Amino acid sequence: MSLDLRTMMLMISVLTLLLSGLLGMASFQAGNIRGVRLWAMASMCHSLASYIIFAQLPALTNGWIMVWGAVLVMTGSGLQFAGIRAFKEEYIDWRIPLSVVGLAFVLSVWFTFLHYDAAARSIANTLVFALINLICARALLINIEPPLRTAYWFTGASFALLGVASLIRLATIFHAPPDAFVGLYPQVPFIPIRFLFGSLLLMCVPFGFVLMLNYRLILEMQKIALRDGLTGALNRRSLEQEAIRLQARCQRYGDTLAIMMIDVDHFKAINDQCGHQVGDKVLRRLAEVAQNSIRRDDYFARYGGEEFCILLPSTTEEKARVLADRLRQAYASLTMEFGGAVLHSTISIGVADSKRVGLEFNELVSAADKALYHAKQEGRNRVVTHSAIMSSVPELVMPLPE
Ligand SMILES: Nc1nc2c(ncn2[C@@H]2O[C@H](COP(=O)(O)OP(=O)(O)OP(=O)(O)O)[C@@H](O)[C@H]2O)c(=O)[nH]1
Repeated sequence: MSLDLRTMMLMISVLTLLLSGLLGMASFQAGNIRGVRLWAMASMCHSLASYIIFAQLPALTNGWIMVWGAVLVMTGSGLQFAGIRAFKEEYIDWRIPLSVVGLAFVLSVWFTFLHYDAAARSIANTLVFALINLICARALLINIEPPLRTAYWFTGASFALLGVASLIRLATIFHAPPDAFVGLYPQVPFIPIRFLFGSLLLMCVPFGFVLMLNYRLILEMQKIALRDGLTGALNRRSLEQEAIRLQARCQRYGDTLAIMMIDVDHFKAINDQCGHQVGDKVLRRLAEVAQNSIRRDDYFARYGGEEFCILLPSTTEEKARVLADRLRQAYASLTMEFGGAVLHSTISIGVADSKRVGLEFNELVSAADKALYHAKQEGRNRVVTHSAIMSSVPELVMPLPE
């Protein structure tokens, strides 16, 4: 197999240009996902750099081409770094891309025009390139979002390998004989397979970005399907699915499942007096307080209207009552300000567990709902357990028809 360097350079240039277009178009549909446009610009820079090198390979006589080629490569890699930080919604430290580009420019000008040394220039630029790729790998491989793990690992590993490959190239240039550097370009022997491997790694990075974007979009769609748009809590459908799973788990391990039904007191009055938008904000605040009061393995859902539900695995009614009362107090102590007006609101909570009513989800909801009804009847802003109402109120026995 014969691999021609110029053909490969041209293919890289065309492919990165296509990827730049792909990412650019994807950025219009990316909604609030950040960083995609930066990656599109990065691919554009790498494409231009590859084209410049391709066009100049037969006889590189203009030193400035060398300088701008290096600057474009580093600008592309710097933009990739900024894109990663933006995608992860982290602070973009622009000093890193700017330093990398500045270093490439100064070193290339210095070793090309002021103190000519092709070997030193190649070593310096390769070192900077290795560095920025390793920085990108680090930015991807720390604080990984678990659902995007595979895409992050793929892209991060591509960056890391690109960094290592650059260090290997650096060692090759470093150990090359002095007469290997004639003219503007190092005449170190061209090893096609190594170049092909490096080019593939270079391509893997934008492919990794496309994968990351794809995973994130799927995640957003799942979120829309499974969660309530107003409060971010699980919607009723996903709560019912989780309940089936929990029921099986609790049955297998003989665990107790507790449930809380939460309802905002006099919510209609809030809506009527302050408007529906304020009502929506009140629901969001309640959701925030509830999310912050539960464990990671509890399930918080909007059951409907202004009614919420929390499923608590491995929890008895008594423990759930203590938690519910803490939540009730935390919510009641909130001072909500909307357009200069101060609003205090309260919630009532009904609690039940599977020890008394069984693991069937509908039975649990119905028991907690009965307790919630009693909490409302007793004056609101309180927690009532299902066992308390069963011990104090005799069951209504409807006479069967003759
Ligand atoms: N703003 C807003 N209001 C909602 C939403 N969903 C349901 N509601 C309103 O919630 C109110 C519920 O009122 P009711 O069921 O009478 O209950 P309440 O006024 O809270 O009275 P108690 O529960 O007995 O304390 C209704 O006015 C619904 O229109 C929503 O997503 N946003």
